[in-house]
This record gives sequence, C-alpha cells and structure tokens, in this order.
Amino acid sequence: MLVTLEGLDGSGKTTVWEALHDVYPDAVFTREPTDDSWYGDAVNRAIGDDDADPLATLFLFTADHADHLSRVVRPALAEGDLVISDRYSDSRYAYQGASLRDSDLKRPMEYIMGIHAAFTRPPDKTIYLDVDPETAAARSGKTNKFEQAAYLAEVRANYERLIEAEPERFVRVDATQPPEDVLDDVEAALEEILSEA
Ligand SMILES: Nc1ncnc2c1ncn2[C@@H]1O[C@H](COP(=O)(O)OP(=O)(O)OP(=O)(O)O)[C@@H](O)[C@H]1O
Ligand SMILES: Cc1cn([C@H]2C[C@H](O)[C@@H](COP(=O)(O)O)O2)c(=O)[nH]c1=O
Repeated sequence: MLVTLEGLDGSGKTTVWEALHDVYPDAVFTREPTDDSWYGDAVNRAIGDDDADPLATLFLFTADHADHLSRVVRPALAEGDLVISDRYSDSRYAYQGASLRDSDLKRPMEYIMGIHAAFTRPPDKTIYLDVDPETAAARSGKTNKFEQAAYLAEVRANYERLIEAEPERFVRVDATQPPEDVLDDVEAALEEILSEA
C-alpha cells in the first residue's frame, strides 16, 4: 500500500514522517524530491534558482518522480511493503499547477496530471496536513521561492481542487494543532487506513 503525506511547506509533513519511523519500523520511508539521486540534485538546483523556467522545473520534478517510481516505489510495493512518501505526485499538481498558471498552458494542473497518468502509480491514500498559507510560510522560514504566502495560497487552492475531485483518497488533518496532536491524528488515520486494507 502506498500512503503519501501532502501539504504546504511548513505544514509539518517531515516532522510527522520522521516520527512515523518508530511507529511503522517495517515500512519503506521515502520522499520527493528524492535525496539520493542526481535527479533529486537537479530538482534541488531548480528549487534554489529564482530564474529557473517553470516548465523545465516541472519536467525535472517529473523525471525525479519516474526514477523514484522505478527504483523505490514499485519494487517496494511488489514486495508487499507499506510505502510512506513525504510528498509525491499531488505536490506537482498543486505546486507546478500554480507556477504555470500564467504560462501558455490553458489548464496547467490538468496538463500535469495528464503527463503523469500514462506512467505513475497513484497513491492508495493521502494524508493532507492542512494549514493556512501564512502559518506555512512563517514556519518554513521563506527560504525558497515556493515558501511565500501568496504563492502558497494558490497551491492550497489546487490541493482543495484535488481533494474535491477524489474525497475518498484524502484524509484531512488539522496541521495548525500542536505537533503531538497532529501526530496523534495521523497515526489514527493510518491505523484506520491499514485496518481497511
Ligand atoms: N504542528 C506544528 N506546530 C508548530 N510548528 C510545527 C508543527 N509541525 C512542524 N512544525 C515546525 O515547522 C517547521 C517545518 O516543519 P516540517 O519541516 O516538518 O514541515 P514540512 O511540511 O516538511 O515542510 P517542507 O515541505 O518545507 O519541507 C519546523 O521548524 C517544525 O519544527
Ligand atoms: C515534490 C515537489 C516539491 N515541490 C516543492 C515543495 C517545496 O517547496 C520544495 C521541496 O520540497 P520539501 O518537502 O520542502 O523538501 O519543492 C514542488 O514544487 N513540486 C513537487 O513535485
């Protein structure tokens, strides 16, 4: 089973993802962008470059996803493992959907989803850590171009569109709560997800 953690920068995904290692010691923990491949290195260069072309950035993230799928996610799922990914394809739909809104693409989010449809492995469940853009930007420290409240408001609106389209896949958790309460809610959600599997 593939479970993904999604949300704005600073929503607390990594904090939760790290804590879950102790709760599910046999699970495969992974993330996007990847942190162990040259594809991930290329993505991180694009994140750090304020002048990076948004369409080129989309394809770098997508290349990293293709490598992540073939090298980590599909083999783990084939072994029957529980895979927990800190960010995954929805991050592309939400973030690059926002970055490309003023491009020549008419419907950026649909375009990005279309590119993925041919090859991706959709998540079975997605836990969405919901936080307002201002809190997200403040927590994340505004260290890169994606971590700005105005941009994150557009990203959040895209996440809401994704949730509306597939309400059965998403579990929303209030990420404005203290970290221990967020973790409690995520653990409860995961228990339910696994009991239904
Ligand atoms: N529930 C919370 N309440 C207050 N602060 C939090 C909470 N969860 C995480 N933080 C803090 O917010 C900051 C960002 O947390 P974290 O790295 O887990 O977020 P993230 O969603 O993974 O962000 P990014 O997507 O930018 O990597 C950290 O300093 C963390 O300690
Ligand atoms: C996977 C993915 C990520 N992003 C953005 C979101 C963050 O601002 C950075 C890095 O992610 P991290 O969780 O803070 O390490 O990249 C994106 O725009 N598109 C994606 O597909």
